Amino acid sequence: MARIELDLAHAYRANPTQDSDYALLPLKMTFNDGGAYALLGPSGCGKTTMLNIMSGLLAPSQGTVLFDGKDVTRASPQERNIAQVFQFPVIYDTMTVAENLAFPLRNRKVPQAQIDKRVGEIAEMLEMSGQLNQRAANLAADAKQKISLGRGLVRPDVSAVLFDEPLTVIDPHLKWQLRRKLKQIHRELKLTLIYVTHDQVEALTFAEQVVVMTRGRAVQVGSADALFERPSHTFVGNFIGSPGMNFLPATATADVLQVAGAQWFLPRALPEGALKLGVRPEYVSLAQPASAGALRCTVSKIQDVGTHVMLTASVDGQTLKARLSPEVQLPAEGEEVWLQVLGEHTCFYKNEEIVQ
Ligand SMILES: Nc1ncnc2c1ncn2[C@@H]1O[C@H](COP(=O)(O)OP(=O)(O)OP(=O)(O)O)[C@@H](O)[C@H]1O
Repeated sequence: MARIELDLAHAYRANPTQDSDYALLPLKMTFNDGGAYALLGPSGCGKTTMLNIMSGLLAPSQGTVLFDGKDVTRASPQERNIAQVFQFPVIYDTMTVAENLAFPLRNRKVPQAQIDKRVGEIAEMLEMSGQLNQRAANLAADAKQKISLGRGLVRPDVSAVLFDEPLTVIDPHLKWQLRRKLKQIHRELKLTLIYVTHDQVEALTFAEQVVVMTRGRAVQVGSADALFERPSHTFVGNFIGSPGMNFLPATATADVLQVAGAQWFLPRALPEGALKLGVRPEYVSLAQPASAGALRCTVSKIQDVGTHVMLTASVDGQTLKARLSPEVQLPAEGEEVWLQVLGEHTCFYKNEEIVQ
């Protein structure tokens, strides 16, 4: 396994001059040995480009890739000793499940007894022990993809295992199981795993550290908790969560904070000028009229979502969402309510970046 350090940028076109010419803007990033990482972001943000640069399928147009301090920028995937799992199954239909799982080990001339042991362990982790002697050709698409996952995980000596949206072909209910399984496998095998996805649930369940990307930029690297509690960029606040964070325009002076027409004493040290107040719907609550840090809003929608109620309100032309317990006395649509937006979980942003 290896510690992977990136200090690079990548443009597919020659002579890039502006930010939009880059698939990856200049970045520095370290993936620690044995960690479970996800690269998360919308389509086109540069996830696959970053993964391919790590695997050696693509050389960055500038900068370096280090594995355990050694420069591997121009080394092939084989030389880097990387295992990869792609969106669609890559297996041999004519072989049995066991032969498919054994293939990467056999290729490296691992002794038969060790192959049998490791294949047995991996099959058990993936709950495929009963299918080891079946021909892969006869299996359903998700079983085939499980074999691909197994082949990616079977070699204990790889620098890292890279997954590119590996659960795309998997049924939703099995997807949920496999996500958990991968997390458990990571704990047991202690391999460095890097997982590309545009699905936040997938990233947040699987990874210890999630790299959130947008437009060729890694905007935050953090745990699920950090991304939820303190998004360092408004993009992360928006992208993580369902629905994402509420943002309201705010202005700070030396001692007053103005938010959506209301004025309060400055709650903490903030830079003067235009800001955005960010608060997650989970931390917006019903408040007493005219409470400090609360806004008078008009309820536009109440949705019962089973475990909670999602209240949508408008204030000063802005939309605000609050996730409320169904136990509270709910207002009706069209009614005026006071919603608390200021509290210990409220964040402030200047030029889209969090204010410390
Ligand atoms: N071979 C290529 N040649 C030119 N441009 C490319 C190439 N591959 C990707 N791009 C561009 O680079 C940017 C990043 O693409 P990339 O595939 O890395 O994003 P992604 O986040 O993995 O998206 P997706 O989830 O859709 O695969 C996009 O603007 C894309 O159009």
